[in-house]
Amino acid sequence: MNQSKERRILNFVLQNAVRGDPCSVMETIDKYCSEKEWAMNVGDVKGVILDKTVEEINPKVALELGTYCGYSAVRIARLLKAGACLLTVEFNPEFAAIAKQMIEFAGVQDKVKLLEGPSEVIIPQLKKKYEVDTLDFVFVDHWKDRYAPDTILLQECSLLRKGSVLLADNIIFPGAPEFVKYIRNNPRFQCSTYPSYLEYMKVQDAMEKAVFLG
Ligand SMILES: Nc1ncnc2c1ncn2CCOCCNC(=O)c1cc(-c2ccc(F)cc2)cc(O)c1O
Ligand SMILES: [Mg+2]
Repeated sequence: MNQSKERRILNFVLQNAVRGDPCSVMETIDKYCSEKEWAMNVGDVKGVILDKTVEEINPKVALELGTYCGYSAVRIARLLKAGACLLTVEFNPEFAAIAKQMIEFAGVQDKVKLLEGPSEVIIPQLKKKYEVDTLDFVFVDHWKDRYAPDTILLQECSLLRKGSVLLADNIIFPGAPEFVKYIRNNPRFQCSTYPSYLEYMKVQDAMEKAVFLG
């Protein structure tokens, strides 16, 4: 049975990137996905918005919804200070297996915990099973129709505190209209939009930053 695209991306990294160097892994994925096969990594253009947000917050505990091949997990983890951690949630076992190898090759495995399962199952487990108190930062990049319900679920599970920051990918393309409607009309969130471009394409996209006001 022929290889998946995600397996081809991982192999290209294993053969061309520098082991233990997160920037080399990111650059190599971006090179493959812009020159050979498009894939739904946040990418190098929106990745700068992600970097700036993570550097501004300097989170101790970060959550990512939608790991895919691990590109944004590597991108976030490389910026985390000693003792900080990223919990990343992936639903698809094949993607999770690829991401695990990608994260290890990049050398950031000590800062990343990869949790396999649907977000609606994992989120309610974060406090008791994964010993999370509250989340400083959440990167939302999974099924677009899960953005709003999972933002509600994070609040119901008391995982957000005054100042917790959500950053949501793809609010223009593919779009997350119910999330945008929910979050921008919610007085408990201070929202700002970062216009950008869909990864590896000349297509408009944007990221939404939402600060929980408590
Ligand atoms: N733990 C969990 N719980 C629930 N669901 C989960 C989960 N973990 C994963 N999933 C499943 C969804 O994972 C991937 C979601 N991401 C996207 O779909 C995505 C799509 C495009 C895109 C596609 C086609 C185009 F033409 C143009 C753009 C671009 C992006 O930047 C995207 O992020
Ligand atoms: Mg995305």
